[in-house]
Amino acid sequence: MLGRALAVRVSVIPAARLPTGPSPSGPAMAKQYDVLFQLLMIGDSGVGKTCLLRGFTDKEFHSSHISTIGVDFKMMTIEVDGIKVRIQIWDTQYYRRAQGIFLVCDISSQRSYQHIMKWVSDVDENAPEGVQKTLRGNKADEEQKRQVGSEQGQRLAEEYGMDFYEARACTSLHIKESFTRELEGLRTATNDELALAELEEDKGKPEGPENSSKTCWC
Ligand SMILES: Nc1nc2c(ncn2[C@@H]2O[C@H](COP(=O)(O)OP(=O)(O)OP(=O)(O)O)[C@@H](O)[C@H]2O)c(=O)[nH]1
Repeated sequence: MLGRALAVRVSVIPAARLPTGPSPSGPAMAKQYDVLFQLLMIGDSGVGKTCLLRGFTDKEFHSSHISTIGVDFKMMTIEVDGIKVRIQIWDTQYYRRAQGIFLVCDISSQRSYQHIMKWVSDVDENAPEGVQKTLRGNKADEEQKRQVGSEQGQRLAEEYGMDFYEARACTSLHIKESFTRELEGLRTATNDELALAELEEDKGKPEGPENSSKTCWC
């Protein structure tokens, strides 16, 4: 089964302007953002997208499978390189606004690797032209079950103009390093788009999460 896409909106907020309590709702929230990232994490069901995000944000590996199909929105604020980063996970409706896309496969599943090509064509069809893509081979700890060689991943990534990393969601340090590097790359590569996104954010989106009561991270 093909999986879903996690759209990750990352807003970098200066510490001094961060709200101290739970996120306020309403239009005032928009003014607290300096820059805005909208990232998308896509790949087959079960490749570990949720765990990758949680490992990054919670520093904790969740070993139970929690299918997030149907969950509209999740949010977490973390610190990356001294910067407070707000991560909002959206569903596919924000595909077209993505500034960076993580395509995730499971190195113990040849099938999930083959589906990357399908995901790439979805990206080409729906995402903004020239969006930065990264291929991530997850579950790198499952060496004994490996079905996708590192060179294979590298080759595919090169073919589609992507960077390639192997990762394992169960090692939060590794994930944090990897995400930090990628976020930094995206921040540099999309500077102009970030400014644009900030403007868009300022215009306000009534259906956005700041106006939603669903602000849990579960
Ligand atoms: N060994 C190992 N297992 C992992 C890793 N990452 C995730 N898993 C396991 O893989 C299963 C699926 O992980 P999820 O993060 O829920 O996968 P997902 O891609 O978000 O799946 P959907 O919500 O169905 O799209 C869970 O049982 C996780 O514990 C990893 O790096 N190594």
